This record gives sequence, structure tokens and C-alpha cells, in this order.
Amino acid sequence: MLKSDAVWALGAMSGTSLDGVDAALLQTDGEQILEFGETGYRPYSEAEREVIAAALGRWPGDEGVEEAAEVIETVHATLLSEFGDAELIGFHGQTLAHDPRGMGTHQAGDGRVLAEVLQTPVVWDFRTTDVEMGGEGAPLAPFFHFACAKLMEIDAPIAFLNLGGIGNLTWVDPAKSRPDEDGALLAFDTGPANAPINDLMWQRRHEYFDKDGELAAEGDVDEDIVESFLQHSYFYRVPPKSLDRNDFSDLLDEVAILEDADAAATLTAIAAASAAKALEHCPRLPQGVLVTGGGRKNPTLMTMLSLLMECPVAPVEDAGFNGDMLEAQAFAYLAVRVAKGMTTSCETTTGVRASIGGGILSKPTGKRALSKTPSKNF
Ligand SMILES: Nc1ncnc2c1ncn2[C@@H]1O[C@H](COP(=O)(O)OP(=O)(O)OP(=O)(O)O)[C@@H](O)[C@H]1O
Ligand SMILES: CC(=O)N[C@H]1[C@@H]2OC[C@@H](O2)[C@@H](O)[C@@H]1O[C@H](C)C(=O)O
Repeated sequence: MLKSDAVWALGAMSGTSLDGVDAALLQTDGEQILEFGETGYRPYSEAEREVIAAALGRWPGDEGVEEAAEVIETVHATLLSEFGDAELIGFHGQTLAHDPRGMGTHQAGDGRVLAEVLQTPVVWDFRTTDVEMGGEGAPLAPFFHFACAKLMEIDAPIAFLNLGGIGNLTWVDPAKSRPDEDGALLAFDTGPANAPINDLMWQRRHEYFDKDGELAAEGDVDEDIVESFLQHSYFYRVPPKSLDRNDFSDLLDEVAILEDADAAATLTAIAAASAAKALEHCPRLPQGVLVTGGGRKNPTLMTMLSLLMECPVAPVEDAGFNGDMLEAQAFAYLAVRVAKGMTTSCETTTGVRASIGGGILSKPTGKRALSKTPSKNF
């Protein structure tokens, strides 16, 4: 493709840990990453977070969902209006519920509203078509990880491990020429990552997370609990496979008998062990595991990962990427692919029956006189 086919796209992601919205500009032709641009972040206020948290596990039409969607749209509009120059927006929204084999998948936030407010075309609802076509609807970052591996100019396989609320791993063979080529990618959710640690911290200490893994570092891991957790059938399921944020919420009951520090150490060990177990499903051991997402900032978790994995483990920064923004950048990249009619998932990333491009492109009609000013202050 010619460089003139390149688009500056703005991606936005509101992740499972409900901390806030990440946004990032990226220039791409839908294949290569040509340039990384400006980034931004807008944390949710406590009130906003409460409205969204109250709607977790709910589906369109359920009580509280419209209110949560309005918060999500408002916060995104505020943050994204601070960026200039985007030709296209990739809006992930907030996953409220994910049940690909049952009810479907639900990302709250309407891209049509953002397209009007920001007067820019918006690609959104990235996961529904994939689920309708028999896929897991997640993870979707793998096609972007493939482009990242190409940018690194490496030949041997590498893995990207995202440690957000949930963990997800992408194994990439950069010797392949296309992400949906046979053997190019294998991706799936690894298990719980920060979500149970955060829930524990909130339950016991009214803190959002275990900063720098300090509490976990003071405790002892209950190996019996870790071992018994690893017997869960999810770890034996052949990928692709995906998780809902609350799929392992009963984990807190498992550690209820432990002191705070031991409980934190045990949940951190569970996050590390489930990520390490993911390597067993990979076609070959990668040359290294590049860790992205907030979990890379937890030294206790990173040390446990290094001890459990048979290959080097490092934050994605070591390869020149921004681990706080990789997901936002991924949705900028995927938006361009959708707008160009390219694929965004395939059998080895979501298990979808045929490679597809999932996402709706909504262009501003100019008919609705919406203001860029948020309608409500939370
Ligand atoms: N300094 C730190 N020490 C320990 N943990 C941290 C630190 N910084 C961030 N985290 C953890 O990372 C989490 C945020 O990670 P991230 O922003 O990747 O999540 P997310 O994008 O919401 O999730 P997902 O990728 O599952 O959608 C925090 O909730 C916290 O648990
Ligand atoms: C359904 C859903 O929103 N899944 C998220 C979640 O957060 C991490 C993991 O679970 C991953 O599967 C996915 O997000 C990333 C961005 C993805 O789709 O690649």
C-alpha cells in the first residue's frame, strides 16, 4: 500500500479495571504501523465508576445500562475532543457483559453519538459480528500485535501478554506475511490478572489496587489454593477462549481465610501461574514475553512471572512500545482495518468460523445538533 493510503486514527479503550479511558493516535494503512502519535487518559471519578460498576453483567435494555452508556459516551467525548487531526475514531466502549456462547457480548457506548459530537467517522461495536459468526469476540488486539511484531523486525516468535483486569496472550510468528495466515497467531484470555487483586484490595483496605505489589510482597503464597485453582477446566480448554471480568469472582471466597498479605500474594501468584500456563498452549516457546497493561507495573507479579516462564519476560517498553496505550492504539489500528474492509479476527484469535472484519462504521450525519460539552457532570 502507498503511504498516501495511511490514516491518522484515534483509538479509545475503557478496560475491565474501570480506572478510566485511554486514547491514542496512530498512523497506519491498516497493515503497517507508520507512526505512533499523541496519547491521553481520563480517569473515571468515583461517581462515574459506581454508575458503570452497577451496570456490570447487564445487557442492553437492563436497568442502569443507559445511564452507564451515557457516562461512557460523555467521558469519551470529553477526552477525544482534546485531540485534533484524527480522520477516524476507533471506539471500543466498555464491556459490561461477555457471554459469547450464550447471551453474546455487550460493549456500552453508542458510536453514532460520538460521531455526531466529534464530527468524525467512528468505528465501534467491534465484537458482536465475531460472536455472531461463532467466535469468542475476544481478544481483538492480536492483529495489532502482529503489526507490532513486524515493526520489531524480528524473525522468531514472540508473545504479548496483556495484564489488565483479565490476562490475554498473543503468540505471534512474525515470519508470516499476514495475521490471518495459517500459523501466524494464536491468542486467548489466560485467566484472572488484576481484577481479583483489585477486588481484594477494595474489600479489605478500600484501596483500588496493590500498588507496586507491596502487600503481596509481604505475604506468603498458599500453594494449595494456587494448585487447586489451576485445576479449573478453563485452563485445559483448547484456545481460542475468552473470559468475562467476573468469571472468577469466587476467587475471593477461596482466599477469605487468609490474612491480607497472604491473600494478596496468593491472588498475585494465581495471576502469574495462569499466564505461565498459557505458554503450554503455544505452538512453540516464544523468544520472549512482552508484558503490557497495568500488571507490568507490579514488580511482585513480574518476578513471579519470570520465575514461572521458561523464556525472558520484560515490559513492552523494552521493545519500544507504550504499555499503557497499546490497547487504545490497537483499536485505532483495527478501526482503519474495518473502514478499509480488512479482517480483524480469525480462527486462531477468536475462533470465528471465517476471518472477518468486525465493527460498525458510523459517519456524522450533521443532522443532530449535539454539543461537544458533556450533558451531565458526574
Ligand atoms: N503500580 C502498580 N502496581 C500494581 N498494580 C498496578 C500498578 N499500576 C497499575 N496496576 C494494575 O493495573 C490495573 C490497570 O491495568 P490496565 O489499565 O491494563 O487495565 P484495563 O485496560 O482496564 O484492563 P483490560 O486489559 O483487562 O481491559 C490496575 O487496576 C491495577 O490493578
Ligand atoms: C470482552 C472483552 O472486553 N474482553 C477484553 C478483556 O480485557 C482483557 C481481555 O479481556 C481481552 O479479551 C479483551 O480486551 C482486549 C483489548 C482485546 O480484545 O484484545
